[in-house]
Amino acid sequence: MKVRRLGVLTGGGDAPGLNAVIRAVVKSCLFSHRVTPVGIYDGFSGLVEGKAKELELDDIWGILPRGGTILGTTNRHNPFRYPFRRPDGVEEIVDASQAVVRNFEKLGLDALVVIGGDGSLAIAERMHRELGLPVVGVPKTIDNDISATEVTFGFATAMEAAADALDRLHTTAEAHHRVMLLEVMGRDAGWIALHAGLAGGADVILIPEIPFRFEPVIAKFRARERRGRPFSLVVVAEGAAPQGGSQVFQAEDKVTGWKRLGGISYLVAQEIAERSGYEVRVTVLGHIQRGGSPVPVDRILATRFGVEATRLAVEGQFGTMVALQCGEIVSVPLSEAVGHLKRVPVNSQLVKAARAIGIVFGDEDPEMVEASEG
Ligand SMILES: Nc1ncnc2c1ncn2[C@@H]1O[C@H](COP(=O)(O)OP(=O)(O)O)[C@@H](O)[C@H]1O
Ligand SMILES: O=P(O)(O)OC[C@H]1O[C@](O)(COP(=O)(O)O)[C@@H](O)[C@@H]1O
Ligand SMILES: [Mg+2]
Repeated sequence: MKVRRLGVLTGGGDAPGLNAVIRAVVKSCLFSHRVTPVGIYDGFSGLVEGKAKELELDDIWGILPRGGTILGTTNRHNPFRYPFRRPDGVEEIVDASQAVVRNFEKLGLDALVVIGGDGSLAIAERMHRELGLPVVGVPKTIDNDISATEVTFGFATAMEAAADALDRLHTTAEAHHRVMLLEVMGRDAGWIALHAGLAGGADVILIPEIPFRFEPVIAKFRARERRGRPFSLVVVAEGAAPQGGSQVFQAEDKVTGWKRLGGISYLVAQEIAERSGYEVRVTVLGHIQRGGSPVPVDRILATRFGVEATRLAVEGQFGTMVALQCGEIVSVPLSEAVGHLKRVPVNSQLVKAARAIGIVFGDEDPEMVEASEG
């Protein structure tokens, strides 16, 4: 069947580069395939509620450097578990997947490009498998936690924001002889923390993949102080947790059960201050990591993903996702990409390189750390 109308939606948390994908989908539809692109608003909720618009070149002029997404997004709405407000005002969870099928037909869509993270792509995979919808996925997330692709767009921009924050914290930490904590995003993966920590010269990096203890962390501060550096920089991934302890959540959506991580660095700060007497300050970087203009590598990756996803859709290769492997854009089965999260391998070269230059992850022998700075 020839694809004449191609839907595109953005789901999950936004990531810098989403607009670059949308632009690439629209441009390649119009310039290369003579297909009509249709934008679906606010992620899957646009499909459930039928909120959509045909996209033209006028809609996408100038969006390449813009953060956010012109289509809107949500990280709450799963059509298979959809929050529905009854006339009496009570919210309940319903299966709205048949509404998706009806609107798909109503909008005359022949295929759909879903730009999303692990959550949205899992929904897309289910829509393909259970509802038979012709779907192609594009991986997005600042967290870089999607399997089957070496990197996602948005990650480089987030890393740059976090590294810049560390540079700024460095000077004030040094001036005041303080321990500065920077909490970064990433959910259950420590990619942003590890990369930003390396780029920004952190002394300690706490990631979810390596449960930490306070003793080696404080030993690092003391060792630095002895060498005339009475200040230290700590990057804390929002999903990090102490050995035997648990992750910290900021909020839980009562209806959908969705939980938002955040706040672990305040507990870490309190514990460090009490145990060591150091003056500690906390910065939670938050959505600054997700906002703003994508850096050039994210714009390029996003453009390549958009072009390739459109080609796959036009060729009828559904149930697939575009991915970056060895510098090339390839297609992989969606099911392969959504099976498990891509987390930092604890014995990776990157972790070893960090350890080799004295960065502490919190699982070291404190005596070795104390002795390490000479
Ligand atoms: N494994 C999963 N299977 C199905 N739905 C999921 C899964 N994980 C998350 N979701 C749902 O997908 C939506 C978006 O997920 P989220 O993780 O916030 O965004 P992203 O697409 O960026 O990963 C939310 O409605 C969430 O409830
Ligand atoms: O925007 P919210 O709802 O505060 O969500 C915050 C979460 O979204 C992210 O920024 C991005 O995650 P996703 O790419 O999976 O949507 C996480 O790093 C963070 O935990
Ligand atoms: Mg996700």
